[in-house]
Amino acid sequence: MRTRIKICGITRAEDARAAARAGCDAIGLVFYDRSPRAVDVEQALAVAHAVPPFVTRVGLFMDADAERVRQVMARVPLEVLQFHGGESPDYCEAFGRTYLKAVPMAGSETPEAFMARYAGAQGFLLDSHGAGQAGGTGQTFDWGRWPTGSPQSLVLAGGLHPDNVAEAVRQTRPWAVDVSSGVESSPGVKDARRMIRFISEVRRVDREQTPTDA
Ligand SMILES: O=C(O)c1ccccc1N[C@@H]1O[C@H](COP(=O)(O)O)[C@@H](O)[C@H]1O
Repeated sequence: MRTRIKICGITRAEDARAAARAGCDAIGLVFYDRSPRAVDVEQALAVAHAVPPFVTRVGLFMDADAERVRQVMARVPLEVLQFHGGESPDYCEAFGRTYLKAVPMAGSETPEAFMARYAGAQGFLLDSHGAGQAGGTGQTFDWGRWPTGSPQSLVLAGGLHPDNVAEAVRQTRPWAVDVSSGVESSPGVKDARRMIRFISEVRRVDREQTPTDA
């Protein structure tokens, strides 16, 4: 299977173009003011318009007012929403858009129990934060807690970088991986060479797992 790759926290059009050239499947725009990767609508429009067709644009929100999400959606072309806070299932579903719910892997609830509450989610992003804490910490969680055999589309996040992503994918076999700080030169500024290395490491593992014709 080809592991999908999302590069999150893009703040500059040139980084979006570099991420797409490197071969990512999706880019993430952070609409959370307290993040060092936060973008306003004008920045987000510049990034969103730099992305070529067939690369998905994901808007990340964390406990935002629903009205703020609607205002952003009205102006910025976003194919997918990502909710990273304590948003309820009803809140997430009210926007009528494909969405990912972040699962706090440092929370007290099992990932399986957490996900069971979000029946309308098209996917889940498992990150290393605790319940009520912000993600994007650059920390990994114990990949041994990965819910194997889950029918859901699961996205592995948290502390991934070019030197650990191959092992992470081997251990968890996720639908997708999501990276932010691990491919940066400074918060909010992506490093093209690190993005290329990250993606080629994922593809290397994909090839290991693809059966060849005898
Ligand atoms: O990126 C952020 O600043 C951020 C802020 C608040 C919530 C989530 C955030 N980012 C998400 O967290 C994952 C993991 O980040 P990292 O690779 O460990 O730096 C990232 O992929 C975003 O989806």
